Amino acid sequence: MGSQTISSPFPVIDLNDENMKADTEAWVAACRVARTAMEEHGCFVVKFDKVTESLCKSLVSAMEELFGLPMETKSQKTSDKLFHGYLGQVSWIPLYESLGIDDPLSMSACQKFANIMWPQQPNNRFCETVNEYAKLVGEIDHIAKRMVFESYGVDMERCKYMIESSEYLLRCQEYRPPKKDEIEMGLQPHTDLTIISVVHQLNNLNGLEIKASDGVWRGVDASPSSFVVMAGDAFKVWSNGRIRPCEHRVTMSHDVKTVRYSMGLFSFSANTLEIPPQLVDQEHPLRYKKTFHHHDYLRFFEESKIKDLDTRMQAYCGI
Ligand SMILES: O=C(O)CCC(=O)C(=O)O
Ligand SMILES: [Fe+2]
Repeated sequence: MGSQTISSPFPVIDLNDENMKADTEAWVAACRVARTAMEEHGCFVVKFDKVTESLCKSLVSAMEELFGLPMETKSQKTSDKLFHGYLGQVSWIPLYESLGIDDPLSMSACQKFANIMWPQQPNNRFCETVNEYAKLVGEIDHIAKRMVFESYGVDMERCKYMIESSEYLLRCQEYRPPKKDEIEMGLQPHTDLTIISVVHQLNNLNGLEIKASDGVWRGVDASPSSFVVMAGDAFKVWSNGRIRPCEHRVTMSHDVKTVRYSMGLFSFSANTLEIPPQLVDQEHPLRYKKTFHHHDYLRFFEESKIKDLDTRMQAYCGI
């Protein structure tokens, strides 16, 4: 990736702040920051110390063990849902490899995944580490949704319903450093197909870049306690077009000599998405039909191959 990136922080919300409790001034202010950041950039950063450095270390070891498995084993993780299985050895993104763990907030689902990777004997340590991590990152997902709902004045019953009917996927990603004659692109520019994605640059290596509202690509600094909350395509539909899905990419600089790991907790809606009535008014007439089925949208994405986001949304469910 030749283009220059300028490092500049996106809004940061400190979830460790003692005052960050529902209905406090700090909470209301943070909800506003979360919503406006989603509308402007499609993302914000949260600080969240509950994921400790020691848990990160255990997870890095778990990822080394996972990606160190033979390709034949990793490719056993298949899925009929787009991007939920093994992805690797792709000619146009040679540095990238990923594996998706379905329903990682449930221990038995983590075990199901581990049994595919280690069929000979249960890998309890892997399951415990991944499950503990996913449950904590799930808290970030829930808080982020609550903040956005609250700032729009959408009732919490709807938020509860969205959270309860969300399906989660933990995507584990490994990027190897580029060879001298290889391009630095780790992952091409894209928006996620999710409601929201919570992305963590796990082993402290930068690489994630986000196109800010001014059109400039900006890096996001990695730290064990920093998570990037990104809006996906479905959040744009839910918000009746107000939220801007986050356009991002990964660049692996030639200066980097080690493998980079990142984790993404992706949420999808198991039910048809409903645009809340509070988000439809004269200024914002209804933009999408009540026909957004998430898995159907993934299939549509795969089959239609429409790259441009607005064209895709319009073709899928636009009015
Ligand atoms: O590796 C990263 O930081 C981001 C990964 C990503 O964008 C994705 O999995 O959709
Ligand atoms: Fe992404």
